[in-house]
Amino acid sequence: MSGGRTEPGFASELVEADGSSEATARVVDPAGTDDDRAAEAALRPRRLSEFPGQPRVRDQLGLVLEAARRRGGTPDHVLLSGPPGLGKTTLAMIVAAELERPLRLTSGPAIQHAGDLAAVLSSLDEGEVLFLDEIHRMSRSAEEMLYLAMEDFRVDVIVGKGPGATAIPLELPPFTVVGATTRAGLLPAPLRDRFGFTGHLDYYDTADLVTILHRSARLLGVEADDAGILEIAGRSRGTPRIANRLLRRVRDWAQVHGEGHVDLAAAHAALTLFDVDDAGLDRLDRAVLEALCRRFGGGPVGLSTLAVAVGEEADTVETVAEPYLVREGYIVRTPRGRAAAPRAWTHLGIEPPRSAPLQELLPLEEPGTAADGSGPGGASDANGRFGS
Ligand SMILES: Nc1ncnc2c1ncn2[C@@H]1O[C@H](COP(=O)(O)OP(=O)(O)OP(=O)(O)O)[C@@H](O)[C@H]1O
Repeated sequence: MSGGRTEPGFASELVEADGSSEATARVVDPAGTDDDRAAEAALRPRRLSEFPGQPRVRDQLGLVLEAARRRGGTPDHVLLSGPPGLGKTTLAMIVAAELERPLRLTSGPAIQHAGDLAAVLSSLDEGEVLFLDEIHRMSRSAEEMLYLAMEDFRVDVIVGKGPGATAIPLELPPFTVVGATTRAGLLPAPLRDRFGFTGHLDYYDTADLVTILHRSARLLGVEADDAGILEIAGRSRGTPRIANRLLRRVRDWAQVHGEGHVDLAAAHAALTLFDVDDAGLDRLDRAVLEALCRRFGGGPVGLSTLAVAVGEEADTVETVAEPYLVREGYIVRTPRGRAAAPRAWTHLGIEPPRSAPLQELLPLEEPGTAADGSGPGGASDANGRFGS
């Protein structure tokens, strides 16, 4: 998925789970590319008061930070979970800005040995905010060191090897960890328990995306009207990163073919050019639905058969297209394969066959376990509710 992270302080590349080129090329990929990172830096809200959406997390986090500020101490450690592109990194930066403390950024994949973490921890200054992105991807030995450091502000540095090895305790100044994860379920309970505040980020509604897009257009110096912005918001899959990326493509179109204004016509033309339909589905999403409904009569059909039908790897279909299609109730995963839900037929504008025996099928998994880490509520609408 994403390539190297260009933000200062990232010690290593973040590697996408699927690694497919199709995924990297998608304009609706929720994961960030290098291009996004460069453009996003300028669009990030800097303070909580500028952060639209996620009102619950924003208000709760605001309280935790304000209380710590008044006490003159460090706040509890903060865990932010949720799918990619919803603002976890942005909020981590905001935490440091609100506390007026420096921010240190690193990520789970960069911390493969306890020694890597010890090096980071022992160089922290008092009150510093340590952002650990993809915290679920840290090694077990580093996790264990982190528990102790978060709870007691201490690390045990092991000197020597074998039976003669000794642990020398090293006191650390108080600091705040902000952990981010797309897969909160993968975090071991002892690590999760060390976070005094946990915020789960949900997909944004259209009104919040409209606010975000108006702000981004202003920062990009692009004139944008309400209808154009609304059109982009509606196709952004609830994800600010995708919204900002689509805005940049519409801006490009408007600069080349129009007067430079982001309006309804420009949004429509640009997003058609980039194959994003009015529900935010792209070519791969639609190919999966077409194959499922037209070739396999709505399914159920096995993942690998479906993947062959759309000319993709099974892994790409499963990790790139499926999470959103399941979350939005287009398809259902069942023990016998993938099946089309009523929304798939409606979206394609075709009648489901009367014989589709889908009512008997049970969903394969509980809602919220999709590969994008989408939270509860997504797939549940699709579960078992088939057309009769
Ligand atoms: N609430 C928001 N308001 C305005 N812009 C936002 C908001 N949330 C996210 N963004 C924009 O989306 C981009 C992606 O956000 P961010 O990098 O914080 O997501 P993330 O959840 O950390 O993603 P990942 O899991 O891939 O690291 C940011 O650059 C920012 O411009």
